[in-house]
Amino acid sequence: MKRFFGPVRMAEPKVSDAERELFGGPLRYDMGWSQHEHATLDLTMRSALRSMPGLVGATLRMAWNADRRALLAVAMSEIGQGIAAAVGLLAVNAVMHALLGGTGSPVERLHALLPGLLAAGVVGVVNSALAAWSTSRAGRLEPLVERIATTQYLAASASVELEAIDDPDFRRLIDIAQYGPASARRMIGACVAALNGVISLITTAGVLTVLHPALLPMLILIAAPRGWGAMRVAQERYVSRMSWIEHVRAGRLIGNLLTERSAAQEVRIHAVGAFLLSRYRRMAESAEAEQERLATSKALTEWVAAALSGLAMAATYGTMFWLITSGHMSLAVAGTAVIAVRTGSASLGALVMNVNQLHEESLYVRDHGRFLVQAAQRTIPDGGAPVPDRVERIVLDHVTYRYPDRDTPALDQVTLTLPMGSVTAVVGENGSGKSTLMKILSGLLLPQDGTLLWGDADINDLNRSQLFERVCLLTQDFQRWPVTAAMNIRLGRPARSASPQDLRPSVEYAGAGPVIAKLPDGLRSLLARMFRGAIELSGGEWQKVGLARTHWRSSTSRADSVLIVDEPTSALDPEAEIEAFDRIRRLAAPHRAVVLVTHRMSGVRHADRIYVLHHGRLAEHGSHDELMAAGGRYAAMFTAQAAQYAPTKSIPNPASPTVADPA
Ligand SMILES: Nc1ncnc2c1ncn2[C@@H]1O[C@H](COP(=O)(O)OP(=O)(O)OP(=O)(O)O)[C@@H](O)[C@H]1O
Repeated sequence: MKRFFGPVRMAEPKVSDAERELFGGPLRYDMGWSQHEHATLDLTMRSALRSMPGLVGATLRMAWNADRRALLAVAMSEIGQGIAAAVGLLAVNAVMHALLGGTGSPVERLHALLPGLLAAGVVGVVNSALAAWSTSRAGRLEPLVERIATTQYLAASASVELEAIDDPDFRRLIDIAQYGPASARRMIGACVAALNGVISLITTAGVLTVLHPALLPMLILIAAPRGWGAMRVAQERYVSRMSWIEHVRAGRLIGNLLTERSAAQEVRIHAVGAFLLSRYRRMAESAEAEQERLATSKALTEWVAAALSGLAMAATYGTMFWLITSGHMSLAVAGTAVIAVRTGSASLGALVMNVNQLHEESLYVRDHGRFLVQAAQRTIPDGGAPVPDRVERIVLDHVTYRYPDRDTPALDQVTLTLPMGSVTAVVGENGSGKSTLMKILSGLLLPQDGTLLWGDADINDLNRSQLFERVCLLTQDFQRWPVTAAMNIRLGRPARSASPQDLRPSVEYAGAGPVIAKLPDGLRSLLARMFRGAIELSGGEWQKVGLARTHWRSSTSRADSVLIVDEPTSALDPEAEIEAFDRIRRLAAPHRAVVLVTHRMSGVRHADRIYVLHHGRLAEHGSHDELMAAGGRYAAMFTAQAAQYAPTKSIPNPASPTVADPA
């Protein structure tokens, strides 16, 4: 009994060996999430009808704002169909009376039938015309609502703080909320169908009550079990989907790895392809087992619901038989009642299914709404004081930052000053906090402790979008946009229109002239391997395009700004690297501070000031000569790298192989 009537339980997925092997365990939401969801599900089970109007209302409001004429047309045609259904039943009743209760010769009785039949025919035609009108208007509303919900979703995702994107819980919510827009679209269809169901039910119920008051409760008894069954199946499906969402994502991840270009070489040479494919198969098998469990559960639930509904139907016909034999109901009324009960239970069944679909879709729309609320709380704030045009310096004062899921801070009490017109280098071993420092400097992350000052203004008081206007960023993994070469450069400041001629200085500056000259259509060539006729550039060629983009961005701003370059030369050949460092240094202008992060020590020696990070703390700072004289970390790093280029007398042979051959 509990199996059918207890709360919907989170499916305990069987974890495949493949999942353990690849991801170290099952990939699904933690129990904290599932218990919270159980609580909500129990609640919604009891009060599905109570919680739904709010969500249905929100979707309808969206539809109203999108196209109120279409929404009104749908509502009117559905109400019209409901009225037509009632008139149709009354016409049937008239036909029944003429057929079974009438007097006179058969020809006279047939004549008496005609008006009823004619009315039923006209009603049928009107009904189908109204249905067609409703379908066409709903067809306009549905994609509109989906587009609005999708736009809300995308806009919210693109405007949240970087910290939210790094937060695994929020990422999960972004993932779940993606189902919301399609559900909102389906909700419109379900709302229309439910409205139709409600109206035709009210009219049928009215007719039935007129025929005999006992028939109405019987009708409800017939439909109730089906409603319960459909609701339960929907909730099981929802819980299953939520508990398996990360598993599905992991499966998709493996699938993508097998088809992506970036992994293609190792997939083949290391035979990772066959390995991952076998793991994919095993993971898919465990997901299929879940589908099978769901199908079995659905079949059982629907079977129980159908049995209960059948019992109620038998009781109804039994009652009608008793009413006829005891003389409480005429045969003609009984004939109409049979038709009314059948139409009524069919429309009640359909209504229950539609309400249930509304309920199921509303679960996803609710996630979408939950995401929008949380995203709004984490959106980069709009207001703030304008950033002064002239600031002289940017100062980081005892800044600390710890990532949400980390115990130790990535930056710990870091203090540094970037004067306008200077070049500052930041060095340090892997994981020492250099990239985090750049994210703080660019305003992408806010200090959790300490302050970032632009002149005398604290970043927390400044308008962030204005601040972003003042930042030029070139990172090692800068975006390679799948658009034309010209657009790839122009996207450094997309709001500014630019002809190929306008972009030429940036191309020349970055030394990207020969790269562009090689392209079949010059700057108009499409740089995206996945499209026909497009070109793919090498890593170093891309870095030159990236540098041109940075130049375009910095050359289109006159106010004081900061240029942040994080490992900009990793893919460049030695000559290009020397030139690139030289070009970056030349970007330091009276109104621009340049910050350079790199492991190439040769690139930093000419910087005005060098800061050395170690485990998130500032270990030392000074000019190249000062730091070399101090003989600390910087001197050790520099000497170690320089020693690699020093001539060696001989290269020692290894005494024994470093990797043992298998016996
Ligand atoms: N998004 C993130 N979420 C959690 N921890 C992070 C994140 N990004 C970086 N970290 C952690 O913060 C620390 C500093 O990382 P950061 O990327 O700033 O180092 P880095 O000096 O730039 O390293 P590298 O030279 O390897 O690029 C590391 O321990 C890293 O694991």
